[in-house]
Amino acid sequence: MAARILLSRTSLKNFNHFLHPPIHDSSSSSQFLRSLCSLVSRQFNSRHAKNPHPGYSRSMVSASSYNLDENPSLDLDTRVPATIITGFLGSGKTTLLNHILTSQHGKRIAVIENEFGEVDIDGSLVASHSSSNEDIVMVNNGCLCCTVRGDLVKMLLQLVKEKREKFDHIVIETTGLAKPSPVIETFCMDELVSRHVKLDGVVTLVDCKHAMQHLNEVKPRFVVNEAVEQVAYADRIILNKIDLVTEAELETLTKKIKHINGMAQIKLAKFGSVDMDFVLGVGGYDLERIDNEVQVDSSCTSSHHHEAGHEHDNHHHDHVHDSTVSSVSIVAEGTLDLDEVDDWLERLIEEKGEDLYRMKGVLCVNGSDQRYVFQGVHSTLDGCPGGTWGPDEKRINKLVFIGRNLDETSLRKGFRGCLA
Ligand SMILES: Nc1nc2c(ncn2[C@@H]2O[C@H](COP(=O)(O)OP(=O)(O)OP(=O)(O)O)[C@@H](O)[C@H]2O)c(=O)[nH]1
Repeated sequence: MAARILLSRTSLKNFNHFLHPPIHDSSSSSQFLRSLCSLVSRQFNSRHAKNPHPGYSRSMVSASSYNLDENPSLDLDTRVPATIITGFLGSGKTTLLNHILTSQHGKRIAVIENEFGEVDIDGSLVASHSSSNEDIVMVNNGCLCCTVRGDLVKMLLQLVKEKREKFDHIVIETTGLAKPSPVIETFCMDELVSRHVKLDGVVTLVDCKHAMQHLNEVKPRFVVNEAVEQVAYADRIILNKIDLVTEAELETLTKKIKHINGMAQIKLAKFGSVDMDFVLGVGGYDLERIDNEVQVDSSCTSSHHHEAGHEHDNHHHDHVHDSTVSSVSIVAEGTLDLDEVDDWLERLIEEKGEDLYRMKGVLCVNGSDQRYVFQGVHSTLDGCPGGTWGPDEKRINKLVFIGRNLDETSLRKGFRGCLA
């Protein structure tokens, strides 16, 4: 098994769009952040703090070993964005990667790949499609899936230290049998990595022909169904190989996917052919963009009337087997009490952090004209004040939880308990 770093060149682009606009402080926002700070596994990232980058608690490799700047610019977010491509064996990950490397998106891409087997098949596929082979660099390293944290941390830091001027974006292709969570957690948990690289999004390829079989596969107790996990963690899902299925099959699969992940945007594709802005620059972990990201599929909404304090259940449970990994969406008008939200999320994370894969929310809280946005992975939570509510805008709270064995009734009850 090998992991490689490839650098492929397209044109140069600056990093202006990675700027973090300053967010105005207010007493209520400070209170919100302080209170959230107190709860989330002590790994909370406050945009109000001096350092705009996540202040996570663990670091696997010391800064000195990579000779990296300990204090990058405090105002500009110059971190390089990273996209994780995941998906089951043969779902089309390398095909998508080739599409990314040969498309005109103006970004220079560094690729970290790993795979099984001695033969470097995927590498040669990527290389043969790359526009500038002379810029491809290979670095042999350990197996990404087995020792993912340590090796990935080393590779990312090495890449940033030695090649930072040569790329604008990192794409990590995981092996089809890998759980994506250790890769994702590397970005959340490692302080040095999170200082230099930011997770942009998780893109999951789904092989429409074979996905149902993999998603429905019953695993022994405590054994993870990788196919389900790969869908659950996605910010973007590409239903690939649509040329091989009927419309009816596609519809059933789409329902199944939405049941697992009601948060991710979905696109249908042949040979991974999607617009580049669907996969690059996703901002899946950017609080500034969560308002747009937390969209609840109206086709799955039981009612479209928004009444004060009444939330809609968007738990997608029709016509699908219970895979134990699912999503629950709550859409409700009403103003929330900050202290209650604080207590609720604290309890939730303490009791259910292991099972909570992803969560995102846009909240209307008392005493503030600003939205409050949060996003989290397991027990890591990140939150800050967002945009201001319009004068005539309905203040609707939107929350999405994706996880294992989610207790929908309890989540809804917990939410209701936060209403002011
Ligand atoms: N018919 C059809 N074939 C596709 C499509 N997308 C990819 N393929 C083919 O499916 C096969 C597997 O694609 P890859 O891109 O290698 O898939 P992968 O996920 O990287 O595979 P592993 O690295 O083995 O996990 C290749 O032969 C592709 O040409 C599609 O949309 N339709």
